[in-house]
Amino acid sequence: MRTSSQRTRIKICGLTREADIDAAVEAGADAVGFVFYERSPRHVRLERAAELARRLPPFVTPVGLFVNATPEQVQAACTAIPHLLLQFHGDESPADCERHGRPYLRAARMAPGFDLLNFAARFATASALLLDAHVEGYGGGGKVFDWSLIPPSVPCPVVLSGGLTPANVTAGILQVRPWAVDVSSGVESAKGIKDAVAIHQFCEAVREADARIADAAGT
Ligand SMILES: O=C(O)c1ccccc1N[C@@H]1O[C@H](COP(=O)(O)O)[C@@H](O)[C@H]1O
Repeated sequence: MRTSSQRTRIKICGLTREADIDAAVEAGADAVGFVFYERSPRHVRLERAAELARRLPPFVTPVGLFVNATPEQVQAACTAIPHLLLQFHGDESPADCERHGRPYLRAARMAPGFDLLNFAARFATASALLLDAHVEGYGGGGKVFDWSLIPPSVPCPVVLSGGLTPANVTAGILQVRPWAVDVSSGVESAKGIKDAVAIHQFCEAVREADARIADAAGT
């Protein structure tokens, strides 16, 4: 999935406040996510997300999370936020994900019996598969799934997600060796309100995992 000298990319999702954007950037996040799913407690209006995205420095990617949104809603977000990376977290088909001509992440809801390799073949145009626990309400449930369900050779980059925290992300990276990790609940003081200390601890824990992988490889 990755080489031992690569670093694990970090996405912090569900941001709604300037202070949380700044904390994520300061801690070294590579991407920040805006939840455009109205039923989520982390939902953010498009105008507000566009305002927050304007705070991002170069090389920190804004990501728009959608759950069964209309093509018009996705298109409006692409127009309002330049370079928006799309994350589809609902029941979208490959055609739904591809029609915007933008790079996209496809969430897979991991549960026993789920055929990830078949899913990866269906979504062969995805930039990465984001592996989340199968929870009611499509995601953001803070639930860890059984990482041993991930087959050894997924044919595209993997973003490990689902219930990650500063306390378990090092173990997750050491076991799964993902391209990136994504966290929401695990760095919150309340839903939609991020905790700057927890964001820093999370990023430190990711760097700790990367250092251990590099040490073990003698790089
Ligand atoms: O954050 C939400 O409310 C949400 C709603 C619907 C779909 C996905 C959602 N969040 C994403 O779920 C994963 C795991 O989150 P957590 O760390 O377990 O809370 C992550 O990609 C969130 O961005």
